[in-house]
Amino acid sequence: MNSIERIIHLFEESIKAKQVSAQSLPPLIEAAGQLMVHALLSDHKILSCGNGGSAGDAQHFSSELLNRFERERPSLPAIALTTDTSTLTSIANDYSYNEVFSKQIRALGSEGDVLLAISTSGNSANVIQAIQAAHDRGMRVIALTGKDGGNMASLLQAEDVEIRVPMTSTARIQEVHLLTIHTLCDYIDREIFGPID
Ligand SMILES: O=C(CO)[C@@H](O)[C@H](O)[C@H](O)[C@H](O)COP(=O)(O)O
Ligand SMILES: [Zn+2]
Repeated sequence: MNSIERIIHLFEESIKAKQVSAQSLPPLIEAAGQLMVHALLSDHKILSCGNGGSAGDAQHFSSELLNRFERERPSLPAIALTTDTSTLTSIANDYSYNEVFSKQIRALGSEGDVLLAISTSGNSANVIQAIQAAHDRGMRVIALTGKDGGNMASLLQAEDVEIRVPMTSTARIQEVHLLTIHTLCDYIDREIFGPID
């Protein structure tokens, strides 16, 4: 396979990942959107976290709520827990990297808030501890996962929602996570501010 063929192959794999996900994820995305809309309409906020590419996804989501998605509308409350390097490095240095999100949630999370927890493996220890802290604070959790859902899947409670991408490649799972985040933003805007099409 030459490099052009390889690039085309990756495009095709990404398209396939989205086609397979379209078979099972829409009702779960709708349920997650309903949780988020209920929280936002009740004056609550959405916290988000993840590592690596998923940290980028967590920030991507919060910026679309805080600033805008595809239309003019008021700002919506969201906090990415991945951005404050002083807080992240001091928690990791003084305690453990596994606590970088959970310690923030214990300070910033309130009952009725929602945690968007993103991990392609479902096994990142700091995301797992974030879910435990969110439950302790009376928050609901929306988990974006992949593979077999990892340890995160078994931690979720009945009112939580897991959106598990049925793929094994981390990159393909991340590509579907980003589409899922955009569909959630679209759902939130349409439910709160009305359809525009
Ligand atoms: O973006 C990528 C790979 O595509 C990496 O940065 C990836 O996010 C990192 O290896 C993460 O630490 C993986 O964590 P997780 O998805 O298993 O929770
Ligand atoms: Zn990546």
